Amino acid sequence: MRVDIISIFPEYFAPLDVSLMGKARERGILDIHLHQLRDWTHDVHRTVDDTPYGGGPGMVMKPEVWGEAVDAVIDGGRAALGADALPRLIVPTPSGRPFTQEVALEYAGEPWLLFAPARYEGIDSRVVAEYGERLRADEVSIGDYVLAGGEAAVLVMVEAVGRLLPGVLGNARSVADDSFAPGAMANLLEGPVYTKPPVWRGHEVPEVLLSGHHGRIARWRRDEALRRTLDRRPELVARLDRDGLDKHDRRV
Ligand SMILES: Nc1cc(-c2ccc3ccn(Cc4ccccn4)c3c2)[nH]n1
Repeated sequence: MRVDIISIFPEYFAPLDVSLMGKARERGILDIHLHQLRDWTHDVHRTVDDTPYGGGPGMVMKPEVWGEAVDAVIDGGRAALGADALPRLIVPTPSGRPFTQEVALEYAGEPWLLFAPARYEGIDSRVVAEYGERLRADEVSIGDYVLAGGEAAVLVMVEAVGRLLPGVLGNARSVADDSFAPGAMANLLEGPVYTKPPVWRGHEVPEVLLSGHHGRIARWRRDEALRRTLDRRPELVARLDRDGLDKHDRRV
């Protein structure tokens, strides 16, 4: 998968050089290209923002600069992926559609993602309108809180998508077991996890996990996941009622 990121803070993405994403890049599973938005300005101050039409606080990012940057990055990607290739344009914003595991799975199936993290009060809305005419352009929110810009959201999305790519997670870890992944654990939060020692500061590991009885362990884990989900995210259990409770679940 090719990923292009255009930002006035490309250094924000240094974390993508380390750990799982760094290894995925070294192994050629993920091909990330960073671009400095200001490289597409033409004034001495390398200006990327201006005052909002209609007044109001803050500044809005200029459409001309973003348009030149996105056009150039598309041309660059096409040199590698083919003359007709087009990216999925993803613009993080508090007003976007929710970024969920389902959306992450959708993006993981794409050959090319182009992220446009903004600053200030966002990007002139005509930019998404312009590109939405010829490619899939999504305005996406990673949660109901307001960040200072889109870069942190891009880090979150690249990690959530990148870990789904074949070969990124070791064999020991299957994305099928993820919370929110389709299937048996869909819409259930992860339950508690333990490792050695069996007793730590007087806290014991639940006996069932030391029993070696795989059936009982699986049932205990699902019960604990259901208990935690009921306690912390009851609205997810409503979905389970429709899609995923089995005959033993009612006991929790
Ligand atoms: N889930 C999300 C996404 C964001 C996000 C994404 C991009 C930008 C560019 C600027 N801001 C600050 C901003 C935007 C609008 C109103 C007030 N502040 C952003 C915030 N916050 N929370």
